[in-house]
Amino acid sequence: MDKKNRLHKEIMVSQAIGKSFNNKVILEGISFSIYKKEIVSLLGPSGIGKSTLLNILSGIEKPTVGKVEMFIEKVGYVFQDDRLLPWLTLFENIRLVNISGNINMVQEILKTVGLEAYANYYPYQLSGGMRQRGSIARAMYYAGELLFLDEAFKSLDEYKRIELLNLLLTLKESIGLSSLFVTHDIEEAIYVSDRILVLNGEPAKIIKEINIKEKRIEGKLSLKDETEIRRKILHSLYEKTINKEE
Ligand SMILES: Nc1ncnc2c1ncn2[C@@H]1O[C@H](COP(=O)(O)OP(=O)(O)OP(=O)(O)O)[C@@H](O)[C@H]1O
Repeated sequence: MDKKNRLHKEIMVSQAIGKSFNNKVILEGISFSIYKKEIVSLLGPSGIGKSTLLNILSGIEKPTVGKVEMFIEKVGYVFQDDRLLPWLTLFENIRLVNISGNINMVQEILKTVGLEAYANYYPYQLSGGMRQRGSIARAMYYAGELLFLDEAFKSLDEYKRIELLNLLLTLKESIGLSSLFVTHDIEEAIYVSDRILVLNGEPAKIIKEINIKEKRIEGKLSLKDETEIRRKILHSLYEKTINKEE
């Protein structure tokens, strides 16, 4: 497919990415695409290389081999902690990442994440969930088409996590936002994803791709499909001979 045609579909392509630290290969042959208006989860055990991969895809780190093709200008990054600057208001925190951007958009984005009434609040005046919504708003103001989220809701309670997962689903539908969602929580991945990529092995590879979108009816999975998806994930994560495909 030529570049022009791809522009309308893929917004990012990872081409055979590999990464070594101190001559030890951590990641090998990581190839996948992200399309407009989809949520992809990257699921894998702790320490496997998920954050390293996200850093490579976002340009923070360089791959040892392979390349990243980005068909959009910028990517927003939501970290585990909100990283809002305590001496700035929510509005100022968001404005800071894109000084030349349209200032009216800040208020618009705050409205999108349900924080329009809190623009002049300082981070300490907001709850953990609100601060994390603020950091999603900041990432969106920086780059409105694709967000990378690195275990971004890990420190929140179950209720707030679901609220934020629902926010990602709403933003996908309302503005076509795509997300690459790094997690080691199977339930979280099943709940929010159109596709799940399971990363495992030494070096880590994508050992399973599960397409969930086509199985959802009106956004919901049948119990049978959900059980089958969970089984496939567990199988990929715990199977000893990980190269053996089902
Ligand atoms: N700059 C670095 N130098 C050397 N080794 C590194 C560096 N960054 C990461 N590593 C190693 O690469 C491996 C993958 O780390 P990474 O943080 O990407 O894993 P992860 O899957 O995101 O883990 P977690 O789920 O615990 O956040 C680890 O063994 C880590 O020690």
